[in-house]
Amino acid sequence: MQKTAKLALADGSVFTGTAFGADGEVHGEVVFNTSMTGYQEILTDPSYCGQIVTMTYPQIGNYGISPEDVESGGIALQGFIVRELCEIPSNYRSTQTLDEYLKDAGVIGLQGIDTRALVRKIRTSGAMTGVLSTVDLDDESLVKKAQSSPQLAGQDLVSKVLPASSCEWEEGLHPLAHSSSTHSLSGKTVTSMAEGEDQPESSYHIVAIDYGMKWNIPRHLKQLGCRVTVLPGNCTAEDVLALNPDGVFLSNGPGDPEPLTYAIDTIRALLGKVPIFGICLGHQLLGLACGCKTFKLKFGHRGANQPVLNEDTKQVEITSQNHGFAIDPESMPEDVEITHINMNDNTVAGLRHKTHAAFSVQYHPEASAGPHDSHYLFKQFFDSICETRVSS
Ligand SMILES: NC(=O)CC[C@H](N)C(=O)O
Repeated sequence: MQKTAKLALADGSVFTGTAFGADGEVHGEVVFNTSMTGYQEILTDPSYCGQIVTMTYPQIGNYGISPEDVESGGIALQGFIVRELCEIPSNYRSTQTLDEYLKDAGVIGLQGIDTRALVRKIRTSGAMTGVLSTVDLDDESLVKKAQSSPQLAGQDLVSKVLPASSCEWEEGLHPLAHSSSTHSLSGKTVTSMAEGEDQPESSYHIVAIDYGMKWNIPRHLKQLGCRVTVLPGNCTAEDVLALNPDGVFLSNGPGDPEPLTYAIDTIRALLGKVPIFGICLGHQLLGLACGCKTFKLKFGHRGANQPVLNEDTKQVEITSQNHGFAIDPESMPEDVEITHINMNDNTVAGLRHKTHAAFSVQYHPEASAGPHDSHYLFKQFFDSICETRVSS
C-alpha cells in the first residue's frame, strides 16, 4: 500500500507525494541537484549533512545500488526527493533498490511531487528550510515546523561527519574507473595520471584532512603513488607536522565554513610550511585562512555539468559541484589570486596563494559522479609536492 509523505517549506508551500525509504520526520535546508546520474554518490557525500536533496532528473533509481559506488560510510543527508522512483533497476552490479537502501539507512524519501515547481521556488526565493514527514500530515503544523527549523548558516556541521580517528588510506581507484585519458592544456598534451595508470610508488607522504571527505579523493591521492594518511578535521597543525608530510590535502565537507575556526587556525599555521591543495570546503577554508571572506549563495551549485573557466589556460572544464557557500572576491588579499571562475554566475571557482605552494578549487576534480575534465589538478598537486621537495 502506498503511504503519503509531505514536504513543507518555510515560505508556506506544501508538496504532497508518496513515501519511500524510511518513515519519520526530518528538517533541513532544501536544495536541488541537476545531475542525471550519480544518486548513490550524492546520497553518500557527507557534504549534504543537514540538507534535504531534490533531484531534478525525472526518474531516479534506474541502476539500483552498487556497494562499491559509495563515497563514505553512510548517508549524511536528511531526506531525498525524486519525481519518480524506479522500482525495477537494471544493472548487473546492483544488489539493492534505492527504496531498500534508504529503508536500511533510515532515510526518508518522497516521490511523485512536482519537482520542477519545487526547484523553481528554490531558484526564486533561495534555499530554505523545510520539513519532510511521513508521520505528521497536517499542512499548518508542518509549515510551522519548517519555519522554526534552524538555518544551516552559522552551524558547525563538520563535527557531525568527521572521522573519529586517523587512518592510513590504502585503496586506489576502482578498476571501472581505469581509462587513461589525454587532453590538451595550452597546446601541451597532458596525460591524466589519476585515470587508472598505476603510478610508481614514491616516497612522498600526503596528509589528507578529513572534514567529511568523499572517498574518491583519497583514491586519487593514492593513485599518485603516495602514502596517504587521513587525519580528522579537528586536528591541529602540530598533529599534521608531526607526520612530516610532503603535502597536505583539505577535503570537502558540509555546511558553513566560517564557524570552523579550529580548521582555519590549523590551515593558517600550515601555510608556507608544506604544499596545500583544497577541494570545496577545503577551498573555502584555505581562502578563510588566507584572509578571504565567504558568503552564502542564493541556492548554490549542485550538479555534474557546471562550466568553469581555467584562467591560466583559458579552457573551460565541465565540473561536478556541490556547494552553497563561496569565496567573496572583494575580500581577497593581495597575496591570493583567482585561478578559476564559474561561468554560470562568475563566482570564484579556484584560487592560489601567490607566494606559498597552496591552491584550491570550489568544485570536485575527483568527479564521482561527474566529468573527468579536472583530474589534472591531482597531478598539479603532485608536481608542487615534487618541486617543494627538490628545492628544500
Ligand atoms: N562539497 C563541499 O565541500 C561543500 C562546501 C560547503 N559545505 C558549502 O556548502 O559550500
